[in-house]
Amino acid sequence: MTAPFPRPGRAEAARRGTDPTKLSGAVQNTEHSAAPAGDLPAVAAYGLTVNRGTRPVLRNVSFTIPRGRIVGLLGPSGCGKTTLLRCVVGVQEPDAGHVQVLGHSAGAWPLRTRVGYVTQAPSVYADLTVLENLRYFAAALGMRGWRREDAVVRVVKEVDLVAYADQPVARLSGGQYSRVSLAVALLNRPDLLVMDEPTVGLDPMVRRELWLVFQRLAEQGTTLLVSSHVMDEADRCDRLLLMRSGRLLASADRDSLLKHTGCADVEEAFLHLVRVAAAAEARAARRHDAVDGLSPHLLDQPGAPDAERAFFAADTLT
Ligand SMILES: Nc1ncnc2c1ncn2[C@@H]1O[C@H](COP(=O)(O)OP(=O)(O)OP(=O)(O)O)[C@@H](O)[C@H]1O
Repeated sequence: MTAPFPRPGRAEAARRGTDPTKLSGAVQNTEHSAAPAGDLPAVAAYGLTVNRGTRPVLRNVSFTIPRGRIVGLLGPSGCGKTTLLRCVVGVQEPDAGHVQVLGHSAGAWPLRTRVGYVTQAPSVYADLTVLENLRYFAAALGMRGWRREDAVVRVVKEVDLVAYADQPVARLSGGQYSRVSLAVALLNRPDLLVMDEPTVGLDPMVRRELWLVFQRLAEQGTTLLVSSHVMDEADRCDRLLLMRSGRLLASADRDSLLKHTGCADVEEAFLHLVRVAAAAEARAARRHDAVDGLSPHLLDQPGAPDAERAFFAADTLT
């Protein structure tokens, strides 16, 4: 489930190297600038657009993530969460827009040791023990000797897997398996940890334990960007990015979101924002006499239960 931060080739690194001319906004690349790194957000995305063939998967997405916070990226399956995370770690080149991570362009060489990425698909070796996996990935990251052993011991403790250190990963539970992935991503003590649905398929008890680990990491200063399609995980985040159909519906802390929408919980707020967005889309579509994939008459009354049900038939939240 985990991949150490990918190493771009030299040409790729040079190509991705920060280019101050790429950004005209307030956040500039610090490789050549005097701005202190601490003043910059952990992540700043501007107008991100990604197309798959002719289909837009991310549509003009912009947001910032402050340092040392837990940020939840929430939205239904297929809305573009993984694509967005891949842009942040620099393995997905956007068709338009730009992502700045810890003062560098996403994927820039200096971020190799500063960003941890826990992918959705498992990528630790099931036939190796926890320690063997960690030693392998630490060596792949260039760690040798006592430095490698120190890092391995530290991360095993950080994810509470000391009792299972010599167990083959295949014999671990789902939650323990996820922790091995997380441990790999922590080997470099990343400043930014990007996790793609790390709690998917886990029971509530195990999810709770994992979130305690995330909170501990945030308290130590790590910025966490965590995707989920489980809305109740929003309560554990400092800040939320709500997505639907490749668009960012909101970027706010939970309390502001609830206050702004007048809703009692994040799921309700999400549905409210979708209705508002749908109504705006329908109005725009009526103006252009064409609606992309929606029936405008259903959206005349955005609050009406039938219209809502019809709108959510395509991708509902779990
Ligand atoms: N390699 C690809 N080729 C074509 N389409 C793709 C590819 N990868 C993703 N997509 C499409 O892009 C859209 C967004 O996918 P993405 O994986 O980013 O969504 P997601 O919100 O992470 O979904 P999930 O929660 O199910 O993982 C989906 O409609 C998906 O089918």
